[in-house]
Amino acid sequence: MPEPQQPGGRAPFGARLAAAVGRLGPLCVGIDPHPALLASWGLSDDAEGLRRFSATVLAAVAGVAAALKPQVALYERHGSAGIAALEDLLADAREAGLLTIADAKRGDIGSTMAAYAQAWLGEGSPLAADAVTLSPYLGFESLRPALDVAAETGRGVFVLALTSNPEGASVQHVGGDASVARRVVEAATAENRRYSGADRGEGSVGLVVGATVGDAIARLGLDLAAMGGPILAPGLGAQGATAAAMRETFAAAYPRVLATSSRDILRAGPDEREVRASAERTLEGLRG
Ligand SMILES: O=c1ccn([C@@H]2O[C@H](COP(=O)(O)O)[C@@H](O)[C@H]2O)c(=O)[nH]1
Repeated sequence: MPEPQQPGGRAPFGARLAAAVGRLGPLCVGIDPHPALLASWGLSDDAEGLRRFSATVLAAVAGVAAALKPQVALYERHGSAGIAALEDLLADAREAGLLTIADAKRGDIGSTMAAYAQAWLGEGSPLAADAVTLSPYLGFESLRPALDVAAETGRGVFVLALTSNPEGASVQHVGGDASVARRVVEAATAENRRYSGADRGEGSVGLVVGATVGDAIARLGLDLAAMGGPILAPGLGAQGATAAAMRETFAAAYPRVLATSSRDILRAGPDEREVRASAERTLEGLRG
């Protein structure tokens, strides 16, 4: 059955991501223009450096990565010129047919959340990506405006559930059988069930679960395989997770995982062919 089309003529994000992963494999390349990386690429730590860095990564990984994940903070640190560089990257990626996930980790009371939703997911917004990362710290339901705008526009969200940093455990693991992480997973599962495609794992409400979380998924009783949407897994490479360990960590949910790696791939630059080769090696490992 053909997927319903949303405004902008696009199919739902979950279906588009599943198709890209089916075609290319489960790799998302993070674009994190850290000052040290810009310097090692011989680029200036300014908006022009960001533009050249972003354009090189986009050209290098097109046809290898299923998605790109620009880290919004590293564009924001350059003010309005940095945001303009991000807008241009998002437009260029769209043109090149690459899915984008804006790693903005937004979350606020509902009335303010509506503005974030318009900015990152709204039709015609210059900052609209295919999906955005969200923080549920103000309560999962506070994210409702973003969930609704994403459903209306065929875009998606990735909600932080178990983050890759060690400090995350002090909040996310708390609560025993009803841990914070488990509540987030259950809320995302319920949300995906409201829309089509969840039985195939093609829901548009994804979760962020770090590749570094080890046995926490099993220990906290998280049923990620039945979640109905994609799992964005940062932590591969620079934060120590390996592709082999990820298979063990995610077990039955591994087919839902979109692994994301930034510094480990980006440090191969500035040569576009080297960045591409590094992304290809990472993808090969994920395919096993
Ligand atoms: O739990 C999380 C959520 C997001 N991130 C982001 O992913 C990249 C990771 O970069 P690497 O260079 O591959 O370590 C970065 O933008 C983080 O902000 C995360 O690491 N963990």
